[in-house]
Amino acid sequence: MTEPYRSGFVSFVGRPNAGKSTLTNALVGQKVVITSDKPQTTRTVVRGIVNRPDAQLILVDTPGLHRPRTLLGERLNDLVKTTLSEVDVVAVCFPANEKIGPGDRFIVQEMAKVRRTLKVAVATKTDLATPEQIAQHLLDIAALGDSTGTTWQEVVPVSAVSGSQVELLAGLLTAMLPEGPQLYPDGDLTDAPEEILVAELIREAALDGVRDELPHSIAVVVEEMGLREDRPEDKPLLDIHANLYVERSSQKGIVIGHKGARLRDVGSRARQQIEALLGTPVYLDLHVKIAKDWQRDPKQLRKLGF
Ligand SMILES: Nc1nc2c(ncn2[C@@H]2O[C@H](COP(=O)(O)OP(=O)(O)OP(=O)(O)O)[C@@H](O)[C@H]2O)c(=O)[nH]1
Repeated sequence: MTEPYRSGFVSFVGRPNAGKSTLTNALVGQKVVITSDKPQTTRTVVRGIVNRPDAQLILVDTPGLHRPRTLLGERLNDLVKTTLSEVDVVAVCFPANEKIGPGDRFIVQEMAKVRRTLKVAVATKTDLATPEQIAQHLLDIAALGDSTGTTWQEVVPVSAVSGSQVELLAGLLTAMLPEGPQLYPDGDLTDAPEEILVAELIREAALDGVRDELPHSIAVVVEEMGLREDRPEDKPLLDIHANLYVERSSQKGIVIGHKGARLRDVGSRARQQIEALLGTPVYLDLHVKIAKDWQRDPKQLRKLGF
């Protein structure tokens, strides 16, 4: 007898920088979610889709779960909790090169409130830890499960960077999904609007190399995106007009750089990433604007898509 086809939703959670986005990309096999060495850069719920002969896994990448600090933080946490109650499996990521801490405990406690959803523990970044560290890490994860009343269906060590155990994880997650039809057409890797992916790539380029106080203050909105008219068919050009919002004029200076050098560099790196994603040459028109204290202003948050 052949196995039934399965489909469903899996959400990766974990503290900032736990490796959720990188693992999503490794499972999907293509870059669909931005990654960054700065914590909490993922704001949009972007889904990666893993197409297998026996299943379709839809990965929902959630922002780092954390205690609310600003209005933005509260919205993120609402988003995270709603997401968790709607998925079939939640996979909690614990980086193997770092000790389990209060942040991890907070997340597992929050998750324990979402009873219906199956829970899996993933020890990420195993390429950065020794076998002894990994063994201890797995014991610590089991103990955290016990002390919070969480049943781990599986505890899986993986490295998204070396690829070790990524396939195994995909198989284990598949087995936990309900029987169901294919939910997205073949070849779809994500259902996020292209504008959102493009905005995230620009934000990623803008965050690269900036100091720690900036990341929360940057938002990117793609105002217009379309193929330029009057181009020969074999030489298309995609015009993208985007605004990069900061909160203060001092930040505007940082982003733009001396004589505009930094902004030019951000634009050119973002353009290359967008071209790689969409497969079309791109003309990127990028402007920096100030939206004063946008993180604390509900009206501005809505305008910026939160
Ligand atoms: N060596 C190694 N580095 C990894 C691995 N997975 C992720 N990283 C790195 O860890 C950092 C954080 O990874 P992300 O995937 O952005 O983490 P995240 O959990 O999505 O982060 P937030 O969006 O802040 O919640 C990046 O610099 C990654 O390159 C891994 O398996 N091995």
